[in-house]
Amino acid sequence: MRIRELRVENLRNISSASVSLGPGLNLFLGANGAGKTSLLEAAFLLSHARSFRSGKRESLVRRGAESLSVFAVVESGSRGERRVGLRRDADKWVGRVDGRNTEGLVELLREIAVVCFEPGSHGLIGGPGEERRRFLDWALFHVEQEFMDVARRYRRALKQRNSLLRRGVSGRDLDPWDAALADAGEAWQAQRERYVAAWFPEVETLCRQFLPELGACSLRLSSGWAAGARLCDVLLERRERDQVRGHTGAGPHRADWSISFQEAPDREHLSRGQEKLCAMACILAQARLFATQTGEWPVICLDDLSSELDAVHEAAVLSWLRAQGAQILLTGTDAPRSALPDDMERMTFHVEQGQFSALL
Ligand SMILES: Nc1ncnc2c1ncn2[C@@H]1O[C@H](COP(=O)(O)OP(=O)(O)OP(=O)(O)O)[C@@H](O)[C@H]1O
Repeated sequence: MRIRELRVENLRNISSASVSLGPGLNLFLGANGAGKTSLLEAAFLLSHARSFRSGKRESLVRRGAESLSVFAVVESGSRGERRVGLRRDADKWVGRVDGRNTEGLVELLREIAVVCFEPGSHGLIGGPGEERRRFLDWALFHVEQEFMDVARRYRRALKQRNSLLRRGVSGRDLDPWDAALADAGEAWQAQRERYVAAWFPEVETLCRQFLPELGACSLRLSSGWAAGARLCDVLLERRERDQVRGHTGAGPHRADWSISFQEAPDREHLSRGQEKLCAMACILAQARLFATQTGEWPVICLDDLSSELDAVHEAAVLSWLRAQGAQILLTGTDAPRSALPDDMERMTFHVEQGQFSALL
């Protein structure tokens, strides 16, 4: 999959920009604050309906503007050419596919896949569990047909159960919601288990390349409730505790995963740079598995790679990427320190004050 054209209006310091992208490496170079990350944010927004940067969504809209919009022409081997867009007006996101508004954003999000490594990506390893759950679920959304149905059923049952708990309802009145929650919750966990069983071997391969000094790595996926127990039994057993707290304390909304290494058994044993490389391995492994499972590489965004990794690791990442067929959007204040392989098709753009000009 590749983005042929990306148009952005009123996103951060970009008032209006249109960029024709190449199929291989697209290099965006410019000073601090020029608007490089904002362009990656625009691409990511089409695929996730949120930014990878934390903060209020309103801060994405250029100061003084009413709304923002992002539009892309996306080419994919299986679906041909699609014109996709996302617009934020007041409090509402509106998606567009091939010239018409979509009902909700699901239809849009299915059309484009973008993964991103950026300065906050180490949070995938060392940050809160929510980021790690979202990471898995983004992939499930694309590869598991039942994912949306299962997740919707689960969230509806969770909302109902929590509201009953807060109103002091107990006993048999909770039964139907416990049953619905357990049913969807077990299904969700089974999807996550299937996914990590395919994804983790890819992570291992990349960790061997990027972090050989740490030895073998292993993955722990926790479901969000006691290992080996049935979720329905756990919900029943926790009712009183949940009532006191006013919310449900077990289930896939509490799931998490972690990666540990022979030479770094705890997360705290990793340096910040090693955390970043581990996050890079997780993200690139996800991209590669996506390509295997769907037949299309997602677009890969790498923000400020040279400041995130040392020259040796930067070269290792770029050389791995060269061997794949993905479109890459790479930003930096300067060109990568490692010489880019001659056979890597590339385009370079100069970025200044939210304007993008292709360098010939
Ligand atoms: N809502 C907004 N309205 C207008 N300008 C904004 C808004 N939010 C952020 N900016 C500005 O947008 C500019 C672009 O930021 P961006 O993070 O894209 O820069 P960058 O080129 O990636 O820089 P760096 O190399 O420092 O990471 C910054 O100058 C920032 O102050």
